[in-house]
Amino acid sequence: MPGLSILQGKANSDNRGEFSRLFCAKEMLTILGTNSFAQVNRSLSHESGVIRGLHFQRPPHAEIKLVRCIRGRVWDVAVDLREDSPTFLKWYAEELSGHNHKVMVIPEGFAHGFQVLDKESELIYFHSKPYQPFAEGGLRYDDPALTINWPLPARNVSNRDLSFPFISEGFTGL
Ligand SMILES: Cc1cn([C@H]2C[C@H](O)[C@@H](COP(=O)(O)OP(=O)(O)O[C@H]3O[C@@H](C)C(=O)[C@@H](O)[C@H]3O)O2)c(=O)[nH]c1=O
Repeated sequence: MPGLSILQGKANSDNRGEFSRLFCAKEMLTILGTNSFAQVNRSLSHESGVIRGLHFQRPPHAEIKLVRCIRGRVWDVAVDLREDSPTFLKWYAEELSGHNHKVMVIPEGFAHGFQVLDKESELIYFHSKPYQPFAEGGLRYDDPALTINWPLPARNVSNRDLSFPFISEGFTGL
């Protein structure tokens, strides 16, 4: 999908453990054309099957998100909500884990969510814009217009995530 990418991080390991780079301003400028990030957030989920999402911020607060799993495993999903995109309403998923060091780079105009595959999974997100509760929006994880093939039965979806509307006919994206 245009603008969506997976970066392959790497860990230097020896008999003490591992060292890995989470962010490099110079690399980000080359890859994304920006290295300006407003927030770094952490998320911990206790149970496998938990789904969080699908979340986005409306313009002008739309944000780029870099998502990395630092412990456990998640199935990370990005949904293209850019009306003029050839992949409008299509989704892409990738397994991110504390071992594979992959980073999902999600451009503006996408919704994001994930399902936890291993208990006690932890994510780190880099956000290009600050959190703006009034600009938040979401889609249902089980929206029939998206038919996302979540790997596990859904567990412990938040009330907020269950309150998002299903996509209606004439939905024009973000
Ligand atoms: C997203 C966010 C939430 N909060 C607050 C709001 C709320 O009281 C509490 C928990 O937020 P939530 O229930 O929205 O947490 P969660 O459902 O984990 O939300 C996250 O889901 C994934 C899929 C994403 O893509 C993230 O950007 C984020 O939206 O934290 C912040 O203070 N800053 C933030 O950046």
